[in-house]
Amino acid sequence: MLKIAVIGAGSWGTAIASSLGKKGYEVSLWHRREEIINNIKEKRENTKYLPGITIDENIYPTVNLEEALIDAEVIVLAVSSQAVRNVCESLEPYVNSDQIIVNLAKGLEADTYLRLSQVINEVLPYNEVYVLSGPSHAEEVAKGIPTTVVVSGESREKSEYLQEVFSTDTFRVYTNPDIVGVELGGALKNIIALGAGMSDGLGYGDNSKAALMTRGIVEISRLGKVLGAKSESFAGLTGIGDLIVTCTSMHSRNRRAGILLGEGMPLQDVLKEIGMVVEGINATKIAYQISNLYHCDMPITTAIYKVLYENADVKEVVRDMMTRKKKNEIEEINSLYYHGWK
Ligand SMILES: NC(=O)C1=CN([C@@H]2O[C@H](COP(=O)(O)OP(=O)(O)OC[C@H]3O[C@@H](n4cnc5c(N)ncnc54)[C@H](O)[C@@H]3O)[C@@H](O)[C@H]2O)C=CC1
Ligand SMILES: O=C(CO)COP(=O)(O)O
Repeated sequence: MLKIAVIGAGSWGTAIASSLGKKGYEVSLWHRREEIINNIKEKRENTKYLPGITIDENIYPTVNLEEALIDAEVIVLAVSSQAVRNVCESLEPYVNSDQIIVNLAKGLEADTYLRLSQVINEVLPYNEVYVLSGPSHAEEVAKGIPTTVVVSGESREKSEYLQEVFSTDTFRVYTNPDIVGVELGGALKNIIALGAGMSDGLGYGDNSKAALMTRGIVEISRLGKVLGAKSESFAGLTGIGDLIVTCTSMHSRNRRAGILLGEGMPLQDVLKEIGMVVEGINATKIAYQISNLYHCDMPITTAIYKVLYENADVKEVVRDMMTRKKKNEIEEINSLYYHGWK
């Protein structure tokens, strides 16, 4: 039986381990904290990160990395984005080059601006690295609610192998060769979800949220084009698909954080209240810095950056966005699909 190691027993790691466990695979589930592992062992439930979901007996919780990784064909990384480098460094002594790494985290690395697959490649250069991303809240996947995602990486054959490995009758996996677009879609939608939450927290309406989502995907695609993504990916599951779910779902930590911020709660209190990773906070700063570096216009990201990092008043940044230089929508969208000389 195929063995899979899931590294990180937060909500997403636990949900994906549960989905893989239900297929009958032998799954090891690693977490750095003993109390979480002991809790899972005793209760067969991850009460902190994914309450209410039974963890099957073929899922083996452990704090021992070596034990988790031994004989695993696939290593699933399910930690927060800024921990990916550190965690890969901890894996390095125990990993062999035949093991395929699949990253689930959505983000970009601060300071280096690398995509997470690039970070993993730097630390574990002999392993093939793939990404699984898309509109997939852990709480729903764990309950078997129909969900669609994308796997992406260099080889078509391995992508199709992973498609088989992760697919279930409620978890449909597509492939997409554009890893740049897949990773950027997942990382950047969290910024817009924070904005959608702020909009809700301020009491704005559905018009505002539709505007944020539609104009959000345009600026995500604009940065994506600059960074070498295929524009078409942003029309797919890891682009507009993930943007829709994150901007509208009450499962989204980014949206919930945005709501609290929009209601006036200070950022530190918001993070404490959510108690899980809110990737959009770092992503906003990183995307803002990259957009400045490449002179890429990202008005929503810039507005959210000002609110989060410069204490700007949300209503004022919204007014500034609404009164910017007037534009032609179709010219802008066409420019995203024009692949001329670089
Ligand atoms: N929760 C969800 O529905 C989904 C989450 N994701 C992405 O998956 C990633 C993880 O998210 P969640 O599991 O929801 O977050 P979480 O907050 O529930 O769990 C994060 C996990 O990362 C671990 N971690 C953080 N720093 C670490 C370090 N230095 N060393 C070792 N472990 C460390 C934590 O202990 C925890 O197990 C994020 O990038 C998120 O955007 C992607 C799709 C769905
Ligand atoms: O990426 C996700 C769903 O696809 C999870 O979003 P949040 O991190 O906002 O909960």
